[in-house]
Amino acid sequence: MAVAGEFALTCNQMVIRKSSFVSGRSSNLLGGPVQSQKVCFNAWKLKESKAGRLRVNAVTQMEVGTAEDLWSLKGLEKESTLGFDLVSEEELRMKGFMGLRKTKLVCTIGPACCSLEELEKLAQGGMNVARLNMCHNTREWHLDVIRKIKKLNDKGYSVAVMIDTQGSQIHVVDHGAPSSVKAEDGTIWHFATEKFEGYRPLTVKANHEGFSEGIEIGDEIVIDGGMATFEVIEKIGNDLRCKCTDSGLMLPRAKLSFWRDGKLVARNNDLPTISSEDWSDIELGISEGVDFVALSFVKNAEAIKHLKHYLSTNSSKSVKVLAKIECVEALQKLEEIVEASNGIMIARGDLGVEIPLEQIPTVQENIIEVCRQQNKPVIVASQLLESMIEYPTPTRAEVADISEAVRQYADALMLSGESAIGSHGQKALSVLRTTSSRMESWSREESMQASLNQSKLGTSLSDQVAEQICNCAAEMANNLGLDAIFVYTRHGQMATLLSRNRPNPPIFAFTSDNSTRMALNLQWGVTPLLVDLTDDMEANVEKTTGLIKAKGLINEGDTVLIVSDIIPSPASQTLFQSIQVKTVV
Ligand SMILES: Nc1ncnc2c1ncn2[C@@H]1O[C@H](COP(=O)(O)OP(=O)(O)OP(=O)(O)O)[C@@H](O)[C@H]1O
Ligand SMILES: CC(=O)C(=O)O
Ligand SMILES: [K+]
Ligand SMILES: [Mg+2]
Repeated sequence: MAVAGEFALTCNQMVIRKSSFVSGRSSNLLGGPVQSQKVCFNAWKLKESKAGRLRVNAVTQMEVGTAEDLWSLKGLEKESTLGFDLVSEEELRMKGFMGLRKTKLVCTIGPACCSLEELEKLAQGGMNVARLNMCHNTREWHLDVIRKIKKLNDKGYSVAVMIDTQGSQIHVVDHGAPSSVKAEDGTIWHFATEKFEGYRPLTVKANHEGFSEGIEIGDEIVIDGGMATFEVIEKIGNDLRCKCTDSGLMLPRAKLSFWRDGKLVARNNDLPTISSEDWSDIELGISEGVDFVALSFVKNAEAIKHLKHYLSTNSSKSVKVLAKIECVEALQKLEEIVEASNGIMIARGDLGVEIPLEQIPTVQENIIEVCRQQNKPVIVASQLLESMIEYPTPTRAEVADISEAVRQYADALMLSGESAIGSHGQKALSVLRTTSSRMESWSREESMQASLNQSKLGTSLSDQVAEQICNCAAEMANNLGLDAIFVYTRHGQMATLLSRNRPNPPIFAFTSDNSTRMALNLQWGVTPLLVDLTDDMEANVEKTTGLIKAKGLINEGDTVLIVSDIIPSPASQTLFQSIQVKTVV
């Protein structure tokens, strides 16, 4: 059964010229049954030139009741605003749909970029997430930075805030100098935990009482994964006397790892994944409304589950928990950690201390693949542009490393020291931007996403339907050369399922939940937009499209694919879990 009708109703800037529908029997995937007594409108005319092969049966219609219902949409639109962040809006205006960058950017905030002006420059440069490493600086300093970022967001930016916990590593707390000290070959150093007063050359204080437990004479202490190396020559109680065997710099919070016969000494040092200091930092994060907590040195899923539970009962807003993969134990339990967390950071800095460096590239590729299969965002972190801490241009190898992470379809790239303490933070951010944009367009040209295998995720029928809809929608959008994908989502699930397919057009995720909007800041290819949504999908589409069109960001003839996971109230007649293709008229 197919019924068609002609209508011309003005809805703000949109003209509904034509309506027609086919029975929902044609495809259960694309929508539920259509009730015969109701008039169903297809609010947009399909553009024949661009989507020539498209027939109305590729489109799910929405029931909107009577013509009067359509008129009422006009009233709705008048009072709405669209939370488009300044940077995406500008990028879209300048470069068009395909010019929107897909790979998200995380910047570590430190003394080099903590003023409001510097933070704003990073936001303008495309920073999607600001990372605060709680290992460094004071709580007051972090608080001040978080508040500055909120201030920028009030101005129209959309920068999510991540706190990164100190975790349970053993590191230097005092080496007797305000900044770095040089360890010379053959010099003797004293590693202790006792507090000492004043400056005593060749003494180092570590943070953990039992740091030397299980360590034997002849073992090696490696500083920051190879900055300097010492050999243990004597044990005095818990203290270690060591000889420098490989000279180098020791930074203020240099990390210690212990090696025997060329292998990392596996140590059960009983340090909790979340220390009491970390809990205080997490409290600060909750009270300041941060968006992400990244847990350092995660060893299994337990700490992740515990923190998620804690946050869900103690935080009024949704805070996402990211697991940092930076030790051997995490690699051994990768699947369960990825499953338990809301996202992953491949913390290559510490990981490179624990596993041979030559294993990092394959481990990275594997972690990214597991994350995509489990539909969790993944950040590639550390040393992406290390040379730019000092120099204004990157090495060729660094550009190749970034390109490889983008080719592997990581969700996000991260700057560490480059932005925190470097002299060229904004330039480094611009290298991330241009390098990722270039690789993204190459991947599109080569249809690289065609080789992605997607595992089945959902167990319930409705989850499986959502997943299949997103897989089909992404394929349709690519095959039809559509301009954009619109997704209407409360918790972001549909947006992430679309993103997982790494489609060519950008994904505009409309949500009325600000936590969802901020969480989607880490998701590949998704531009989150804050807007009031109702259960009436047709009204949502009309309103949001009208608002974007009013800004001049979408034009007549542009084709968009629309999917939704807004579950309407039982009384509502709208269909959900649908795919529509529309042409802006
Ligand atoms: N808030 C800060 N204040 C001062 N210095 C910082 C701050 N954040 C980072 N830095 C500096 O930037 C460098 C790189 O930052 P990053 O966060 O990668 O450090 P890291 O200690 O190696 O990371 P992690 O401890 O998470 O493995 C740090 O070694 C530190 O010197
Ligand atoms: C980011 C981080 O913690 C690391 O690379 O070790
Ligand atoms: K940290
Ligand atoms: Mg680390």
